[in-house]
Amino acid sequence: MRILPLDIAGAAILESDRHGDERGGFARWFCEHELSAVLNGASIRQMNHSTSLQCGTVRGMHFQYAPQAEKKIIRCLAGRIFDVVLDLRAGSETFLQWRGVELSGGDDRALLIPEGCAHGFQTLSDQVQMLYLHTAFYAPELEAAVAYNDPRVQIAWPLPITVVSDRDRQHPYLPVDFFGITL
Ligand SMILES: Cc1cn([C@H]2C[C@H](O)[C@@H](COP(=O)(O)OP(=O)(O)O[C@H]3O[C@H](C)C(=O)[C@H](O)[C@H]3O)O2)c(=O)[nH]c1=O
Repeated sequence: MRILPLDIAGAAILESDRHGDERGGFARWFCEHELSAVLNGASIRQMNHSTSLQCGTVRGMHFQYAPQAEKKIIRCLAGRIFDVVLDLRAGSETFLQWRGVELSGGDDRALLIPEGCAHGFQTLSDQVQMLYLHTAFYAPELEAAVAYNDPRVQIAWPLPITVVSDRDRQHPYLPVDFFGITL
């Protein structure tokens, strides 16, 4: 696996080689040893799957507070998405900056989201399927989110937004005195 760091500390694109033969193909999508440099001892605790039916759907921007702050490895299984990592870490050089990466089913690429960063995506096609690996257990009491349209962040979603959950519509904007989260 190749680790291609983004300029948000701890965020990276993870690329796998696919071995092809007359039957089809094979690729390793996760290896605790090969990813040890970015996992820093964290283990995968949960794996989730989502489906999004309509192009233009936005999910996010979600994160969990410590002590259940989590790394996520985000992979698109079907369709295409614009995947976004948003730095919420107090004192970070890229505080409140976001980066977007296009992922698609079969591209053998994933986005690594570090602790202290929020994650979200917009679907660029219908019928998107996503796979999420989490290094912490789901903790609703420590779950939080930044509004996908927060004016302090100004994420440039590529397409007109079509579908957002009621919950994601109701996240408050960041207060002016929000200086970041600590891990
Ligand atoms: C994460 C999680 C959620 N849930 C429940 C909570 C809701 O009732 C329902 C859907 O959850 P949510 O609306 O948070 O799902 P998404 O908006 O697709 O969030 C997902 O996509 C965004 C972009 C992310 O980054 C999240 O980590 C990921 O969970 O499943 C569970 O029961 N267990 C879980 O581990």
